[in-house]
Amino acid sequence: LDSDGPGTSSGRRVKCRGRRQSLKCNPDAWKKQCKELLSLIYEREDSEPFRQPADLLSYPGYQEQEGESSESVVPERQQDSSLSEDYQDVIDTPVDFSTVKETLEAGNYGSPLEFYKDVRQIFNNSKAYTSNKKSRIYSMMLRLSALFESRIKNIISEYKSAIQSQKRRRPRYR
Ligand SMILES: Cc1ccc(C(=O)N2CCN(C(=O)NCc3cccnc3)CC2)o1
Repeated sequence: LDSDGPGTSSGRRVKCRGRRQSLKCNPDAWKKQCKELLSLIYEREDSEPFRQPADLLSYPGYQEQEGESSESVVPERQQDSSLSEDYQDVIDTPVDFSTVKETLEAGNYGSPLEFYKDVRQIFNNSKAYTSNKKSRIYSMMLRLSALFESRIKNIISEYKSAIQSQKRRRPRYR
């Protein structure tokens, strides 16, 4: 595995005798776990801005101006509502949870590390785009990122120990 995701296995030996179906030994268990994590993310209101690509829609009410302005709020980076020119200038690799969901359901992630990389991109884009660390959408991202990190680290460490035990169990015949 090239990139070392969070929670690298503590090197403890995992007993992988007998059936591979048990969670600890099954190197494919991560797919279901990531689908469950994605459902949890979709349940959170904090994920709403990140469920579809940032486009021309000006997202209502995510911008907290200094004082609550009476007229409709516009993104702090844009005077007009056209977000996407600015957004596409600033963000090289736009990604949102609908893309991640599609990729996962199509079976196009080879490991939870690839899934991790795409989801991290969503959060890093938000960090790169925000010009105000107090903006509502940025604080939504921070909460969502904390939830994601707390759940993904076990998925990745279980995956890594399942892979390790798989390697140990099959001696290579040279
Ligand atoms: C001010 C600021 C700081 C950080 C961000 C940010 O991360 N995004 C820009 C705005 N985003 C979208 O337009 N999402 C699509 C959308 C469209 C209509 C309704 N909901 C969502 C999400 C990504 O925005």
